[in-house]
Amino acid sequence: MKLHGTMRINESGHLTIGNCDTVDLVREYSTPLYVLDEKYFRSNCREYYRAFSDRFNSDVIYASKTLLNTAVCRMIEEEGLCLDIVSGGELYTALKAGFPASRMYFHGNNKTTDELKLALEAGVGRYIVDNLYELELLNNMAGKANITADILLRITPGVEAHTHEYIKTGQIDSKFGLAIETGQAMEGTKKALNLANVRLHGFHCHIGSQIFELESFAHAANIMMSFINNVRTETAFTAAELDLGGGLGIYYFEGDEPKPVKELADIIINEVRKQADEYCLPVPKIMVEPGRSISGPAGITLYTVGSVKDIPGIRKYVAVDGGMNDNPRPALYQSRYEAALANKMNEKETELVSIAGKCCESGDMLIKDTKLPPAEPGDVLVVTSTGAYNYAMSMNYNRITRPAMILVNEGAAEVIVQRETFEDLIRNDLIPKHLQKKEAVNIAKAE
Ligand SMILES: Cc1ncc(COP(=O)(O)O)c(C=O)c1O
Ligand SMILES: N[C@@H](CCCC[NH3+])C(=O)O
Repeated sequence: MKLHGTMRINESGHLTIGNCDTVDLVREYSTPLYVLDEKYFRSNCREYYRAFSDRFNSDVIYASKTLLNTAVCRMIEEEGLCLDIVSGGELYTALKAGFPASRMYFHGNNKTTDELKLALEAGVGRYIVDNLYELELLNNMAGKANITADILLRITPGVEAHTHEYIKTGQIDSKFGLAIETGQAMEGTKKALNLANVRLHGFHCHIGSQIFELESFAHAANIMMSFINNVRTETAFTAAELDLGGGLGIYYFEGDEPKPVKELADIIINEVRKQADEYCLPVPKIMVEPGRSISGPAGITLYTVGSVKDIPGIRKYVAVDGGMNDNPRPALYQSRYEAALANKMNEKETELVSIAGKCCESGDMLIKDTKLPPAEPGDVLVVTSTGAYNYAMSMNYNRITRPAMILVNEGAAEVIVQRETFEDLIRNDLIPKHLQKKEAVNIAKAE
């Protein structure tokens, strides 16, 4: 297992992160437990800031869909990044954390009127308008509120990124955006320029996620600059902003080779400048929307090993007290992860095992094959690179409560998301009058 960020092995042979012994963390906060490495999370933010904002006219916009809670919002704001939000819930979370609405970019392919109302009231900085319906809706709502909404149009550039089918988004047959090839991108642009209550600043595209080939981003930039040129020819409008989305791949497993953020910045800016030169266009302000590459490697999940079942000659299952509830990615995308026994980091990995989750689904296998030292009940299993799209995509299937999240740094640990309780599970349940029991329910008796 690769050690990321501040992860080390201490003299007891335990894994540490943020200078905290993971075995102590488990004793104090129980499992499953999400752990976020503050130093690493912030250094990932800084790497983007240095590669983009320090060098060009650009904004780095953290994609909150990967991992958002109020403490994360505070770190993003302190690091000088903007925020990509895609729902009323993300907007609300960010507002509650005091994140400035003017630095939010509101995405989504079907923003509801309630969500747009909240955003208009809050003064969200940019709306990434996804389709013609939304353009009309936003224009009407902004007009009623006496506001001019600042927008980018989401364009589908037709780039096929090499990644999993479900997480690529730049191709024409996509639920997101207006395609250039179908003429809808130009139609949307002309429409936006004629509406009274929206102000078009430029264009956005996002070609997919977990991408290692930087040429894909250059290709997208190339197509977008050509579109910007065509728009100027047809409408005399010159885009001042170009948002190229997120998507940089991270290390999950052997063979994943993430590219440095600076290389991403260089390839993008070189392409944009080259095209601007060729078309005699001003170089637009560049935005990027990294998510996974900021939060992903900075998170780990700790579990406790329960049953260990050996089917001789076939497979050894090591079951943990979490699974697809806290990390649905292996079940959804066949994603691969690395694991280790955090309390036995110096022991030899002599066994090939499968890590099973505790959900009632045969497909709830966190890792199909991984090498571990002999595992016993009570061992602490760590899975790395779980910072992105884990907590964010967690669920209560089987009425399993969501884990807590702690932030670690320099030997200190703070709870930033409390562990869900059984009471949280029934918080929204209501029993209609005709189903109610006459006598009070005594849980101890019912059990
Ligand atoms: C519009 C948009 N921006 C940014 C992101 C973040 O992507 P990633 O986490 O791959 O950096 C996504 C998710 O894929 C997205 O849909
Ligand atoms: N949820 C996906 C990425 C989705 C990208 C959203 N645009 C993942 O876990 O890899």
